[in-house]
Amino acid sequence: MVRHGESEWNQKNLFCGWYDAQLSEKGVKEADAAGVALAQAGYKFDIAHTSVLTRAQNTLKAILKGIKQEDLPVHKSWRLNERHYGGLTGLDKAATAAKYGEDQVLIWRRSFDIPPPPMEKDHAYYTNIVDDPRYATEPSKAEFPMFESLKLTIERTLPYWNNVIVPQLKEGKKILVAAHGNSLRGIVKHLDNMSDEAIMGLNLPTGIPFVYELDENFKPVVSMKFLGDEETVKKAMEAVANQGKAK
Ligand SMILES: O=C(O)[C@H](O)COP(=O)(O)O
Repeated sequence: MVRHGESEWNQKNLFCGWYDAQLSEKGVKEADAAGVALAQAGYKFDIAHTSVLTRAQNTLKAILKGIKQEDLPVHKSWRLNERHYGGLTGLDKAATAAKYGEDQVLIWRRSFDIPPPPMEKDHAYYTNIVDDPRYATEPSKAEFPMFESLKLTIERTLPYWNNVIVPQLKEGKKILVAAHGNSLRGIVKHLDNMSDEAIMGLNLPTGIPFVYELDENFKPVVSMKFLGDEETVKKAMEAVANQGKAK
């Protein structure tokens, strides 16, 4: 699995969610480096999965180029999208912490089931997201989120894991998933059976692949093994956590 490389909105420290931000220059380099890391470690895959957002798809493309598997079948689903950041979409994370307090921003970013405020119809990015043709067929109007907690994100991501990815794993396929900080936190919570409290402390870095090896019951025998040196990974995780601090 891999979280997309840094996006232009990560770089500007804006809540992004379902806004279709592009990879930043640094993000493109991170995606290329992820491909190199996977190639050097000798990984080959049978099927890849990604979201319908460009930053994850372009990260995947760079990786497939790096591992010389550009023809790999790729499945794209909104179910792997970033969590929908509701009314926070487009706001500066540090400015939001200065306005509402770092504790409140931590609750919005990392609590398990307290969602951000909803995206109202007059929100600057409402039309941009709701009327985006990529959502013409799904999700349905009833399913279309206006905000998501991690719990709600898991409720739409896990059916994809269970109904699409697990059957492929059962056939012995090797799977690559290029997605987002919070859709991947949902999958990790499920695989590692992490408590609602424990998952609050997990901040996934951009563009550093991590490996799971699962037994026949889909329980991890190898868990979240990052293809990067420990210190770099730790620093990258801290940097993500610190995005919610007031400057
Ligand atoms: O959607 C976003 O803003 C980020 O990609 C993930 O944000 P978070 O680390 O603040 O949850």
